[in-house]
Amino acid sequence: MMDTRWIDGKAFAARMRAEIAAEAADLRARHGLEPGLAVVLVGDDPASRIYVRNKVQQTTEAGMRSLEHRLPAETTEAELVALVEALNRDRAVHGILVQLPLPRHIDSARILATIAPEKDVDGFHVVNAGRLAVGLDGLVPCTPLGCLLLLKAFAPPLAGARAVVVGRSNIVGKPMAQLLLRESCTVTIAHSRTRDLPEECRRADILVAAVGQPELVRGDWLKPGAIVIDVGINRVTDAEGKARIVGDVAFKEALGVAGAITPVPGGVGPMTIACLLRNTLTAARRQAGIAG
Ligand SMILES: NC(=O)C1=CN([C@@H]2O[C@H](COP(=O)(O)OP(=O)(O)OC[C@H]3O[C@@H](n4cnc5c(N)ncnc54)[C@H](OP(=O)(O)O)[C@@H]3O)[C@@H](O)[C@H]2O)C=CC1
Ligand SMILES: Nc1nc(=O)c2c([nH]1)NC[C@@H]1CN(c3ccc(C(=O)N[C@@H](CCC(=O)O)C(=O)O)cc3)C=[N+]21
Repeated sequence: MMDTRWIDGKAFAARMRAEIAAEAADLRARHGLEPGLAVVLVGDDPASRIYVRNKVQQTTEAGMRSLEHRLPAETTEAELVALVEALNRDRAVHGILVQLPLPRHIDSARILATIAPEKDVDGFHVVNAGRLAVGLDGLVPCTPLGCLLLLKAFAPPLAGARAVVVGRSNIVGKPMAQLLLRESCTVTIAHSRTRDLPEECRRADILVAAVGQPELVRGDWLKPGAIVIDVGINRVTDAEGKARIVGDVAFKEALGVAGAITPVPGGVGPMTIACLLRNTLTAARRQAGIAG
């Protein structure tokens, strides 16, 4: 039986935030620059509210300015475009995050296209996606970046490893595959039309699950010793009727098979916010023309 390591994303993210706070303090002392992150929340989804609360608190703790815009669910697309354009012009705002999903009457592609690419700390703008694809410096999506940092710390060397990414969304799966390719992994992207998903997964030295299906990936889908990154955040109700969060991987089954695995919660989630702060600092430096 393999002794499976837990990849403690919560502790790793806390260390990252401490480094970011020190860099932010230095920027302020030497250049009088305070990075500003604007978060836009449309409507009143309770899960989104929790993320926004965490982001606001951790942004402030890192010594950056947090600006919140909470808009009613009835907000029109034109009003949201106007707000994003005002944030694009605001020199105190270095990063803009519009929480997804947006209400159905708003075209999220249009909103993402409105965000100035240099302020797009989510890395969702087509320009940033394109920059990642062709190997230019841009802003990289926070969740895949967080996964990559964990892999670099817990699974070196990445070059030559077989990586399987389950999920092909623009915000997680596709940019994750791009980052792994950049590290010279041999990358497979699986999705809902993949013919034999368990068999594809069994080939993976590195498995990233970003599906949104509670515990879809079973213990016997894993290659012994594989490094497993579980991106899924799924709310489920257990036998006693209590709500809890589980990932896309059956965690208990993976113990004893995987070489290392991220828990949910306490794995990828905290890394997403730490990378958002990192991207905000990077964006502020670039906008101010300060090398970092
Ligand atoms: N920890 C964090 O910081 C974050 C966590 N998340 C979580 O990660 C998960 C994925 O998010 P996101 O990428 O936005 O989700 P999407 O719903 O946008 O994409 C899900 C992907 O999984 C694929 N898929 C769905 N069902 C299956 C299946 N049965 N077998 C194989 N593939 C399947 C879909 O395939 P197809 O394209 O064919 O439909 C799609 O490509 C969610 O649980 C989300 O909550 C998301 C962002 C941040
Ligand atoms: N524009 C945009 N950018 C996003 O990055 C974005 C988004 N919209 N919409 C929603 C998803 C989801 N997401 C999470 C971020 C942090 C945790 C997180 O911190 N999770 C912790 C705490 C979980 C808990 O509080 O129980 C954990 O997993 O340990 C989770 C999920 C970002 N997303």
